[in-house]
Amino acid sequence: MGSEEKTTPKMIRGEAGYVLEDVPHLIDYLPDLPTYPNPLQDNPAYSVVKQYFVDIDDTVAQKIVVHKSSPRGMHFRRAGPRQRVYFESDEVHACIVTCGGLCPGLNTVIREIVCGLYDMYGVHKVLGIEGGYKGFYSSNTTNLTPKSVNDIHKRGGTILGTSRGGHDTLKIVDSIEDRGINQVYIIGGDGTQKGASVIFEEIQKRGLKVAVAGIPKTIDNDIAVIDQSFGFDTAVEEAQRAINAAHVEAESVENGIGVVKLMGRYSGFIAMYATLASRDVDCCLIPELPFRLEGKGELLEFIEKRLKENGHMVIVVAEGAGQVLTAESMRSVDHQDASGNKLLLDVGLWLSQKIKDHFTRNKKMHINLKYIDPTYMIRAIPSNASDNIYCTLLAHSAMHGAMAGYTGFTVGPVNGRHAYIPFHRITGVQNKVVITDRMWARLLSSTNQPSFLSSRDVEDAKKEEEPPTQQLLDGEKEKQHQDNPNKKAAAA
Ligand SMILES: Nc1ncnc2c1ncn2[C@@H]1O[C@H](COP(=O)(O)OP(=O)(O)OP(=O)(O)O)[C@@H](O)[C@H]1O
Ligand SMILES: O=P(O)(O)OC[C@H]1O[C@](O)(CO)[C@@H](O)[C@@H]1O
Ligand SMILES: [Mg+2]
Repeated sequence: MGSEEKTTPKMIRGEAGYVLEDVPHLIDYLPDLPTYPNPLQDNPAYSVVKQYFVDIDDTVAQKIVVHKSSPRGMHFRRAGPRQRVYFESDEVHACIVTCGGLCPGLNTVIREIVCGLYDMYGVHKVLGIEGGYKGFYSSNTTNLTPKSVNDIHKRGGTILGTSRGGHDTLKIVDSIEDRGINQVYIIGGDGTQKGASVIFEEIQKRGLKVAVAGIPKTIDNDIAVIDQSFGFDTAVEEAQRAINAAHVEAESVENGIGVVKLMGRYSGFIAMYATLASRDVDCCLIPELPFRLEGKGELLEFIEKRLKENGHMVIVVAEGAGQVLTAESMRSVDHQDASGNKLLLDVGLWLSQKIKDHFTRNKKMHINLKYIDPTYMIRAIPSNASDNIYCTLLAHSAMHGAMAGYTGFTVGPVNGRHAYIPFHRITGVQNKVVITDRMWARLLSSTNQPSFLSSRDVEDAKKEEEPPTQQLLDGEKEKQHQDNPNKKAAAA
């Protein structure tokens, strides 16, 4: 691994409690770099746009629900094209890499970086690194041109390939240096962004004029600070097909139960949104929700009750739900993948078996259970229309930031406005569904399932929450925010 040194956060304070958490810039360690006029000013498509360039002082507020007396709070630098850039077009040698699991929209982001660099900035050298991080030092590379990427947004997956594990910082930065790469676009989840952060630290340590831009990706929608991750909308939409199938199967037979397992290793956003969108779901189980099988008011009793009332039911379960229960009954060993992520036990199969055992044992009613596991089908598809547009904006924001000399940043919408966010803000915490929040309450009222929470569970969950309207001011309090981030579901 590379340098352990961490760049100190760039905090800029203003009036009335205004704080800007800025991202690094190449001139922080290469102060004499020359600048050039942005070639976009001569681009026929953009030159007519009034105020196309972002004002140097534009920032985006992290919190937009405020009180009269609230301090202005934390802000991020607004993404977008700047009047002056730090690279000449023919000087740029960019590369793109995709890491971690698949997600709808990966190819769109690749396409839009390539086409954007070509069309807007006149950059003609863009290299695709194949097979994730380890591709920097052990795989082939491919030259990317607008022609070679023209149709790729219509395909699922990533044309570059991806992988878990294999992040060797020194070898990666050696490869960047040897190839003369000076803009690195890294698309991936929390693990990938941690990797991007150490690559940036090493590049800075070596004093290289190389901009590192992260584009956050995760199907689970568990990346902090940003409004939503790309591909999530597509995944929720695709999940409807599985839920519909489960519903049709369940309502066509006597005491039919449809169980659908959806992705969500540590957070249940896909399951929660797919459930809310469908309205056919009777029960949604997510990693954040402690539930038990046996006992008064617990899951098996609820299933029995719902079957008696309706004659059928649909259960959506996120893959990370009930892992404690599953591990107990399967006496599991703790396995990890190449990136160090916990490998989960199949909660869908386990739950289906437990339900069948319960009804066989009790001989109260004969049930008909169908288990549907569309896990990979919801992420191995092309992105839908709204994700395609979103991916375009992410790619453009990353490209404008790198051209403007910003580095060590990731991009994403914060309250609807795209911003440059320091890596540590999204790698330090993972977003989770807050089960004492209004969004989960909406789900409970839609499914009419029990909360499965004891008063102790409610107290514990509330303790983890930040007071809803409190605006945090100084560094200490901001740290507290990172430990207890205000969850995105609450925003609605
Ligand atoms: N702490 C870390 N430091 C450096 N590299 C890391 C770190 N964590 C993960 N990586 C690297 O990032 C890459 C992707 O990580 P991982 O497999 O965890 O997926 P991810 O980016 O979190 O995406 P997702 O979990 O959404 O599929 C891997 O190559 C892994 O080696
Ligand atoms: O089988 P793979 O490729 O490791 O990916 C599975 C994991 O990737 C994710 O989609 C994202 O982290 C998880 O929800 C899921 O557990
Ligand atoms: Mg991850």
